[in-house]
This record gives sequence, C-alpha cells and structure tokens, in this order.
Amino acid sequence: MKHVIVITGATGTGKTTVSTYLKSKYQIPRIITHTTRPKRPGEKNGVDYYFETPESFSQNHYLESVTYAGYQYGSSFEGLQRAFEKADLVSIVLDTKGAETYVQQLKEQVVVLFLTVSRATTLHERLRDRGDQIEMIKSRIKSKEYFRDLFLPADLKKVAQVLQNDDWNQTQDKLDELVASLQPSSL
Ligand SMILES: Nc1nc2c(ncn2[C@@H]2O[C@H](COP(=O)(O)OP(=O)(O)O)[C@@H](O)[C@H]2O)c(=O)[nH]1
Ligand SMILES: Nc1ncnc2c1ncn2[C@@H]1O[C@H](COP(=O)(O)OP(=O)(O)O)[C@@H](O)[C@H]1O
Repeated sequence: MKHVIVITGATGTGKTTVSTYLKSKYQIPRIITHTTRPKRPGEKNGVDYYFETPESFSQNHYLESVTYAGYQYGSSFEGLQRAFEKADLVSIVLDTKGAETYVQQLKEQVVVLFLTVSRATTLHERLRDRGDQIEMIKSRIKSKEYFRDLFLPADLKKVAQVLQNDDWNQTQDKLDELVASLQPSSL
C-alpha cells in the first residue's frame, strides 16, 4: 500500500527541513502544493510550491485547500498522483487543517508527524534567521492559523506522532527510526 507522511505543525517548527531531509536521505518525494503567497528569496516555482495567482489557483482540482494567514494553499490530486508515480512512500507539508482532511480522505495510508519546539520564541528567531521579512513574520504570528497550529488538534491525537524539533541531530535520529518503521517489511 502507498503511504503519505503528512508533516504538520506551526510555521518555523522545521516542516520543510524535515521533508528535505527525507528526500535527500531516503529519496522520499514531496508532494508540491499550490499557493498564492509571494515567493520568498530563493524559492522556485515547481520546487517549493506551484506559485499561483488567485485566478490560476482556482483552476486546479484540490483534495483539500485552506486560507492561511491571508493566502490560499491547496494540495491537488495531480500533485499526489505525480509523487506516487515516483515512489510508494511520499511526504507532504500541510497546516493542521490540511492534515485533518488528509487523514479523513486517505485514512490508514497517512502517517502524521506533528512538529513542535519547546519554546515558541524559538520559532520567531528561526523565521528571522531564515530571512523572512519582518512584516511577514509579524502578520504571520498574529494570524489565528499560526496560533492554532502550535497545538496538536484533538482529532489527530490518536494518529499523530509528535516530534520535538529542538535539536536537529536528535530529530534526524527520530526520522531515521520512523522511516525504518515504514519500510515495506514493517508495514
Ligand atoms: N492545508 C494546506 N496547507 C498547506 C499547503 N501547502 C502549504 N501549507 C501550509 O501552509 C502554511 C504556510 O506555509 P508557508 O507560507 O510556506 O510558511 P512556512 O510554514 O513558514 O514555511 C504551513 O503550515 C504549510 O504547511 C496545502 O496545500 N494545504
Ligand atoms: N532543529 C533545528 N534547530 C535549529 N534550526 C532549525 C531546526 N530545524 C529547522 N531549523 C531552521 O529553522 C528555520 C525554519 O525551518 P523550516 O523547515 O523552514 O520550517 P517550516 O517549514 O515549519 O516553516 C529554517 O531556517 C531551518 O533551517
């Protein structure tokens, strides 16, 4: 059976870093999602996201879509299919609302990884160090979606694995264990 690792949690907890690690170490492709958010420096269309206008965003077929801090984000059926053509185990980075929908839609095909850090102020520092514009950081951390995603939603408690991403070396060890548990012989 094909599986999707859904990586979720608040902005700055390390979701993209985790998906990049899974891709580079284990060739686990990431489902590329669509957004109307402006590109950050260094981001590439078709690699980090499919960057859309509000008009082009509405043309795709979504398994789920959300508004997050004023921009639209959505994961298309085509994106999921493209990733499954490459591998039986793939990942996707979603807000917690998207993670809930993925669990409802794909059920036991989904493995949820909820990322946290022990101090929320660490997240602000990470966003600044990542090079996000100060105005973007301010509006992001004021958004209700940012606050919501600091906590694991009740309906994901039974299915999610919580990963505290304070120390990157420890996180890598935990990811290595997770991937080993998902190898075909263990499933
Ligand atoms: N539900 C849903 N969330 C998404 C999708 N694509 C990205 N996200 C989430 O949208 C939020 C904002 O993403 P982004 O602007 O890239 O900020 P970042 O989390 O700071 O890197 C994050 O929680 C992402 O995980 C999607 O297709 N669907
Ligand atoms: N364990 C960690 N320790 C220190 N910095 C980290 C750690 N994990 C990720 N980062 C850094 O924090 C920033 C935010 O990570 P990112 O993966 O972009 O988060 P998200 O996708 O959840 O918004 C990036 O600059 C990343 O390199």
